[in-house]
Amino acid sequence: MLAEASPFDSIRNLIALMPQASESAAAAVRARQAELTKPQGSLGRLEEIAEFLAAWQGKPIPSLDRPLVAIFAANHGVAAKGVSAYPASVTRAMMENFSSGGAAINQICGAFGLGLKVFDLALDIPTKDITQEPAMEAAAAAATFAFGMEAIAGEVDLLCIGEMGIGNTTIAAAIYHGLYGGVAEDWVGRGTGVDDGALTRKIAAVKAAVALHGPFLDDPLELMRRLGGREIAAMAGAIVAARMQNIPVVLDGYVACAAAAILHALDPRALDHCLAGHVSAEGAHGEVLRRLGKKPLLDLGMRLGEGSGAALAVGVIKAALACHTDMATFAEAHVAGKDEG
Ligand SMILES: O=C(O)c1ccc[n+]([C@@H]2O[C@H](COP(=O)([O-])O)[C@@H](O)[C@H]2O)c1
Ligand SMILES: Cc1cc2nc[nH]c2cc1C
Repeated sequence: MLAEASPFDSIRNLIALMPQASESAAAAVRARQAELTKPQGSLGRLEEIAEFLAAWQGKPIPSLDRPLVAIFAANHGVAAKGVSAYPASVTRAMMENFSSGGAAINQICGAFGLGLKVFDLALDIPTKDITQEPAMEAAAAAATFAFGMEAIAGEVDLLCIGEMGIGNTTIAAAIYHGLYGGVAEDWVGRGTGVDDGALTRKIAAVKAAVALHGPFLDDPLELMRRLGGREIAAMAGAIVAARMQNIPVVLDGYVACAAAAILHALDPRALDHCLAGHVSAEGAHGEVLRRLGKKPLLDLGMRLGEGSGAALAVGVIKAALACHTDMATFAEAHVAGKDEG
């Protein structure tokens, strides 16, 4: 008998088809690094970044002409449980702030020459309260994943994954608790800066959600539709779409990594084209990155979201590429190489 078709089948098929890194492009970068006017290996992680870009763009001289920050915004039924320091209306108001250039992410994009696109995922219709029922129907979760895949159509050569959504650190904590176990307290932090009362409600909400959905959380995509918000599903789609189109990805903080963690649970190789832009000050993010096998580029005590930590890391990534492409070689600069007397 044929197994019943699921709305998630096409996602699973795509993940099975993910392309791998170009070993020849990476080797070309390593060969050039050895010729550049610096002691071998002295640019540390900058050298790794240049190699990473080449490997995942599939070209020996990578480009950073069209880096993009994509912000996916959504509202959450669980916000009505009093788990954030801010009202849910802030999600839409911040979308307007992004559009008029007044948010932190606008300034960081301006400083580093990044494009910015924001996506409103039905803000007027919050997902269902995960402490009571699944956040989304499976078909809606699959459609939102597909929307996230579409979002990066164009000539993008580096994608920063960001989000905005009041209540979504509760969503992310539930996802981590569902994926990684432990106790709710291991994964819950103060998000936008909740007081002790809201922190207690947040822990209770994460416990209740994972207890309610627990029997169904073995499948990461089922977990995504039960616990996740729309921004989580769309970010997961965008990460996969980038992989299919040879676009390296920079992950933002605690919330963006919840989408990444779902993909990683489906297939640990699914994040090989992703860098961690930073480690968020939201306490559990460091442990999440450890589980994802990612070492963050920056640690600046930030816990903003909206793609800000990823966008800042692009400054470092741009510098890494500039060194790789524009430094003189020992021969060009007439500098004696190692052991050349
Ligand atoms: O991603 C992070 O590291 C992060 C840490 C704390 C807060 N946030 C942002 O704050 C919002 C969610 O916080 P909260 O308290 O409403 O759950 C949402 O818009 C996130 O972008 C994001
Ligand atoms: C003002 C504000 C800006 C944000 N940006 C990302 N999350 C946010 C949450 C709040 C509350």
